Amino acid sequence: MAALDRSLISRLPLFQGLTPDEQSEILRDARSSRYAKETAIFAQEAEAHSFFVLIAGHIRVVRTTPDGQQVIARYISEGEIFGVAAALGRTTYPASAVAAVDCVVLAWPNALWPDLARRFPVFGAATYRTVGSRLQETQTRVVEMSTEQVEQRVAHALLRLANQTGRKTDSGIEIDFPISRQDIAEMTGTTLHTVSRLLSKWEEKGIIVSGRQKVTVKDAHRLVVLAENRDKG
Ligand SMILES: Nc1ncnc2c1ncn2[C@@H]1O[C@@H]2COP(=O)(O)O[C@H]2[C@H]1O
Repeated sequence: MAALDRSLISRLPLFQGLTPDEQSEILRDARSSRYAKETAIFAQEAEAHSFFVLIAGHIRVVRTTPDGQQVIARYISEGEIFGVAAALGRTTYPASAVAAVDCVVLAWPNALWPDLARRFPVFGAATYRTVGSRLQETQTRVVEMSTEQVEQRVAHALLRLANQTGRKTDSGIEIDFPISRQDIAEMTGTTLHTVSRLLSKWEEKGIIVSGRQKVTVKDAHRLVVLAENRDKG
């Protein structure tokens, strides 16, 4: 692995509970790469050769439907392992991973996964925990998509992003990477027009502040009320 900040890597949740020597052994087989904003780390349907950990930046996981529509499956934050479903048995990537900002990524060949998980059970268990919590999040979103009105879905998406990547500022919780209204529409199965209408309405009510590719949640409590459809005004 190229010279990356080792102290930063050793603090990642994925490496907790491993000795410095064990961490070094796992990292020995990793390749570190930089990806400029909007470049792909892997492409949907490409042969799955590696699994990855995001060291710096944010990544969008995007699936393109046969008729060309794009859906944002989720965002990946610093420290997360990804592309791992492929290591666990798939032969192609189910979606594309695209750098939402400039990123630094570690990659391991998939062929090493069974051996790494066997030799370092703590690392294996941390990976399975991540996959498990993603499965839970996916199921939550399936229920949201099939039962909630669009206003609730957009409110839930903003709360999830604020929770996952939020940065506290004087004006509220700022989603810590560039996110457009189109991105929010692709996450919630609606149109740019509807997202723009909702964000403008919430901005007028003082619930959020939105700028170009930026959203800050000013009043998380009221957004929760909207997400749970308890708003009476
Ligand atoms: N059918 C699918 N449609 C959209 N995204 C998917 C699908 N299956 C898996 N993914 C996502 O694609 C991601 C690829 O990296 P991961 O394996 O970490 O996690 C995977 C899921 O988040």
